[in-house]
Amino acid sequence: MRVLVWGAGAIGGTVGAFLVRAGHDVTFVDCAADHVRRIRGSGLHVEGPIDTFTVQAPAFTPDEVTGQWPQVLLCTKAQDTSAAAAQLAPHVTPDGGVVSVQNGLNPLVLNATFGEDRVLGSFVNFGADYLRPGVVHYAGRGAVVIGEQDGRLSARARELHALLRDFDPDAVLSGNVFGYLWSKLGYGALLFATAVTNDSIADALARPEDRALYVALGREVLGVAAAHGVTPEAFNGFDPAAFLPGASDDAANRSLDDLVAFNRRSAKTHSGIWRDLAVRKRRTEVDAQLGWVVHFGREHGRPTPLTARLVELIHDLEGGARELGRANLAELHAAMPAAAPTP
Ligand SMILES: NC(=O)C1=CN([C@@H]2O[C@H](COP(=O)(O)OP(=O)(O)OC[C@H]3O[C@@H](n4cnc5c(N)ncnc54)[C@H](OP(=O)(O)O)[C@@H]3O)[C@@H](O)[C@H]2O)C=CC1
Ligand SMILES: CC(C)(CO)C(=O)C(=O)O
Repeated sequence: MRVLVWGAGAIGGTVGAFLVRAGHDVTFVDCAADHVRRIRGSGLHVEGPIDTFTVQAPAFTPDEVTGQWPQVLLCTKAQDTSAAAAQLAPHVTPDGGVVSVQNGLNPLVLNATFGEDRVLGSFVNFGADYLRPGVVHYAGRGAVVIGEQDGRLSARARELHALLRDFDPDAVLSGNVFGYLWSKLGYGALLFATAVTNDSIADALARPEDRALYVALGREVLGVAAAHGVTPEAFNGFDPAAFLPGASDDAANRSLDDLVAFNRRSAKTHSGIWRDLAVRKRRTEVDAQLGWVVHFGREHGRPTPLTARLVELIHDLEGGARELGRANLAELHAAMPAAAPTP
């Protein structure tokens, strides 16, 4: 298949390299000029516990690329979605499809440029990192899902599902891709909370003294999802039913234990959020992920005090007004609603 991968970092670089190796005609676009130069020169190298290989493929910066593609995988960070959509629009054939391979509800953003019929959603939970120009780290397998926004199992969705199976043979074609994306917002809220400290994801989620906080946060997000009429989907240890209204603390703790086990199996110890704050020293996706939760919470009359406080803490960390550490979690504890469960 002829595919344009827009955003060739951790996710786009990893998926795209597997697709090249499987024989697909892949072109990469990325705004990091040094990365593009390296891919064009010595190739794109994937390393890590799952596979190590290098592929050769055309690569361009957004201002260099010419031509049109029938299928695009959009793999930028969520906050770059609108800008990328504007740059990308001339390079999609008039009936071409754009797949958001991102965290957050980005299909809703892409619809403004391409229209709902041409935008598909993909949910990924595998772990990867951009290491340096030309090199990505594929650290751990995780869920890979694709689907049309309206749930139709269209011919195009089936073709793209077949494509993604050349990356991960267990990729799923779903009639409920928003159910996965909302569940990832729930798990994502937990990841943002782990990222205010320097603990690994697994160590942070395992701490008994913080369990009530994670449960309250998960419940806040899944409560909004339910009010929004979404049926959230389970993946890789995240059991959304365990965070829905009426679920027991035991069920939520079991899901957290499963998430700890899932993350201990991955060579990606820390989230992309932590990496943005601690290593890459740049803005995170907090507004483009948790911003949706606060927005829809407001729309449905469901308060989201913990999520809103977490957004503030992440903004402080981004701006240098506070440093990573467990003291930040104490502030989140202080924002817990009185009725939240106790550890
Ligand atoms: N990494 C992971 O393990 C996981 C990530 N995700 C999600 O996948 C998405 C992609 O994340 P990830 O791959 O980690 O991010 P990366 O930062 O590694 O890769 C994104 C790449 O896109 C580039 N870029 C930014 N803006 C544009 C643009 N307008 N046009 C072209 N390229 C652009 C970035 O360049 P620059 O850095 O210079 O801005 C970067 O090279 C996110 O939504 C993330 O939450 C989901 C599951 C796991
Ligand atoms: C940690 C991970 C890979 C989910 O397992 C993730 O989604 C992220 O880094 O943002």
